[in-house]
Amino acid sequence: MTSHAKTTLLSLSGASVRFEARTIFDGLDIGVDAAEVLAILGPNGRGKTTLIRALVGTLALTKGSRQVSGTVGYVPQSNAPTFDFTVRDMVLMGRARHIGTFGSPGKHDFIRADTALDRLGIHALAQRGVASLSGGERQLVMVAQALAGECDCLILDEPASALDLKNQAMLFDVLAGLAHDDGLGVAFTTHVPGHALEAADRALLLMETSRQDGPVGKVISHDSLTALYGTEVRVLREQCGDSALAAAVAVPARSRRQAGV
Ligand SMILES: Nc1ncnc2c1ncn2[C@@H]1O[C@H](COP(=O)(O)OP(=O)(O)OP(=O)(O)O)[C@@H](O)[C@H]1O
Repeated sequence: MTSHAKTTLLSLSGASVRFEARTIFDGLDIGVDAAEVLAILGPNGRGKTTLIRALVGTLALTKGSRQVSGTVGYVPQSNAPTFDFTVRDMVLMGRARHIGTFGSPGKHDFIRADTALDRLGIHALAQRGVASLSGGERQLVMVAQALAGECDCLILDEPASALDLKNQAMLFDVLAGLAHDDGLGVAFTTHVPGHALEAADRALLLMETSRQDGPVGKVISHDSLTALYGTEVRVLREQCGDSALAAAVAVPARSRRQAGV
């Protein structure tokens, strides 16, 4: 692993977002640091997407401030295509900042787009129209587009929600590599605590009336996940070579009844 100085690339200070009378979060301090992966977890409707949108700047804060240093790539949750571009063109659009408004892509832009397609294992899709892709394929294209943009900080909203197990593992390998090898700051939301255990250094849990933010091994536990989701959650661990694999599962009500927990 290359060592990088600890630098905060993107942060919110004392941040609040309110929709009419409803406060989604209040007084939130959060930072995305270079060379680090941050996982954001919380139940449906808790405010993960709202927080992501506030971080990338597509949603104005009701109170507080946003600090950004460097370029930010964003992979939103919804990726319904508005026009049937080819996959390669879609990924090339990630280069817009480098190409400029009236420019056209050069050799280097095509190389970066192809590298991103390769890195996500979707080169075979390059000439396909995005409208014909499956949900998971489209999700990988949107990540490839963000990678092609060569940002300093990458923010992803549920990037693995449509991916099969192999592609989930591949994606989180790529995200960990971007942070630990290339020095990017990476933050993602997920409903799968295993994704945080697999790829993140730090986790932010959006509890009902508070937040927990800290090293992933400390923050993601039986007690915190059970409190977060309001149901019994078990964390299962297995050694695989030098790595510890971990997954979290909610215990179904019938199993709780049988086990008397
Ligand atoms: N523009 C808006 N106007 C009013 N309410 C909104 C708006 N955007 C989001 N909300 C509300 O804010 C709350 C948080 O929504 P958000 O999408 O951030 O949750 P989430 O944690 O990402 O949920 P999920 O896991 O279901 O995707 C929800 O109750 C949602 O209905």
